[in-house]
Amino acid sequence: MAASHGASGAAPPALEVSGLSHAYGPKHALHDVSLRVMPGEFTVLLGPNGAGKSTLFALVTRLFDARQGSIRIFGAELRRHPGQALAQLGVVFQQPTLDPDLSLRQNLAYSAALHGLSRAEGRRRAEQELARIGLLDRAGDAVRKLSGGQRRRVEMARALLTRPRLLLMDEPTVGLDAASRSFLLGHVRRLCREEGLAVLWATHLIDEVDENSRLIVLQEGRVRASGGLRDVLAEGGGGTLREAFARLTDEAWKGGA
Ligand SMILES: Nc1ncnc2c1ncn2[C@@H]1O[C@H](COP(=O)(O)OP(=O)(O)OP(=O)(O)O)[C@@H](O)[C@H]1O
Repeated sequence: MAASHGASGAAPPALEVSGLSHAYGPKHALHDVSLRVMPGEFTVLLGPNGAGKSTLFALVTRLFDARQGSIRIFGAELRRHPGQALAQLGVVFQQPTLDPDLSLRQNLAYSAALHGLSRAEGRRRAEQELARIGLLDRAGDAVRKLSGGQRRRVEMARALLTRPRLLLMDEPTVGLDAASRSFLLGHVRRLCREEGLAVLWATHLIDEVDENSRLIVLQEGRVRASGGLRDVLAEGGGGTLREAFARLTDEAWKGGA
């Protein structure tokens, strides 16, 4: 059996990472990281620059092979069943990857074809996703004519073409204005709530956490706290999230804890 449903028979986590470590030569980027994202959950992976967020994403997308630890996507172990695991995954990378000279429709059609969708199905899904992000009327425009926020929305539409059940978003709001950030966050949270999408949203921005978010605080490649907002506040010694986060990511405080 490729997918494990656990002894209880309950649905498996969308993402389950256990004991994951990774080093770039002598530089340890992740140390024994374990975390879970359940279906329908919006989970914020909160960490400062260099915490290891992009490294974690590179391992989950199999850009790098995980030598220590395991990664399961809806129960499918990534190393043993990569096709089954990755078929459920969508990704929005930190660096923009749309072709600015192609139209929105062409960018999406290209991606749909690469994923083996028929031309008609690719077109149907592209229109559906563009409508959901309010950009169907711009489908024929070259991407270079769009604002940064609109381009991010198109990347998200492209990631959803294959109907993933788990979406990874790596610092998707960097460089966006407040209105664009809020649109993107609202859209993603709605997909979690209404369609059961599981999202792991990497950021260093505390104000992207709301009271319903699940949180994983990563610092220097280690999980410092995880759970609901209350759990993380408690683990961080109380006060505001900003105060708790500052303590959780402060070596001296953690060392004395
Ligand atoms: N190719 C690499 N070679 C050597 N060290 C690397 C490499 N990529 C990342 N690192 C180091 O690994 C650690 C984790 O980096 P990573 O990019 O995963 O963090 P991040 O949380 O995504 O940071 P950022 O928000 O700056 O992208 C950092 O100390 C970084 O300098």
